[in-house]
Amino acid sequence: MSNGSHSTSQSNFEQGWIDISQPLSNKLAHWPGDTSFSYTFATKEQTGSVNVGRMTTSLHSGTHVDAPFHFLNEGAKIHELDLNLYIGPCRLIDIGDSEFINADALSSHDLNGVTRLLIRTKLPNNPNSFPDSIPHFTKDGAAYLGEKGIRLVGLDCPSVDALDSKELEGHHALHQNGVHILENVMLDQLSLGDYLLIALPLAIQDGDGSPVRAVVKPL
Ligand SMILES: Nc1ccccc1C(=O)C[C@H](N)C(=O)O
Ligand SMILES: [Zn+2]
Ligand SMILES: [Zn+2]
Repeated sequence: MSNGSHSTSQSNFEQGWIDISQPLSNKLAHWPGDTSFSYTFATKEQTGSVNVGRMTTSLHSGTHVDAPFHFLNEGAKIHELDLNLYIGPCRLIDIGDSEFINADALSSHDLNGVTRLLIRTKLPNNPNSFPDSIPHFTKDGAAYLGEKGIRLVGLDCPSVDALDSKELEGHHALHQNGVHILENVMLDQLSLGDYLLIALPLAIQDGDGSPVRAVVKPL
């Protein structure tokens, strides 16, 4: 197959998509105590025909979505979630050095008509090192997003709660307000404003979460 008629020809190719996913490498940081991401493969010499990979991973490795089942036994599982949540227009805002993602930190931003929101916090993109502490959602921050009609929130942190939280108040409050959760997106290089977002979970039957390939394209 000649390249001219295939992948290197850009003429009929949609351009401008930007990857905001953490690379799934064996160096990827993982939640303390959880299963790290590991990819290995059997070689052509071993199989007699092909290189063939395998991976082991927590479903919360790298850039991923949480299903409500992650924090609620009766919550929806990955295969039950509406894919329309994860494809469509979104807005990127930056909440500066705020420790909390609360109504106060959110209220200075125009969220009218926004259904998907990406929030850049002070946490730097560093996919290979797990942070010591992270900004996290308050109940009133979750309620504020619900009131604005936000259905998906994505942020550059491994959780929407404090790292030592057992109650997971932020997860529950977002869920109660109809807001779905996307974690560990890489936002440092992006300009603020409006994008198209695609961050589809894999079709994992009964999954409590799923890694996603998250991409944005400026609108
Ligand atoms: N993997 C874990 C193992 C143990 C305890 C929490 C987690 C989490 O993943 C929590 C985080 N809020 C998450 O949704 O990704
Ligand atoms: Zn998660
Ligand atoms: Zn989570």
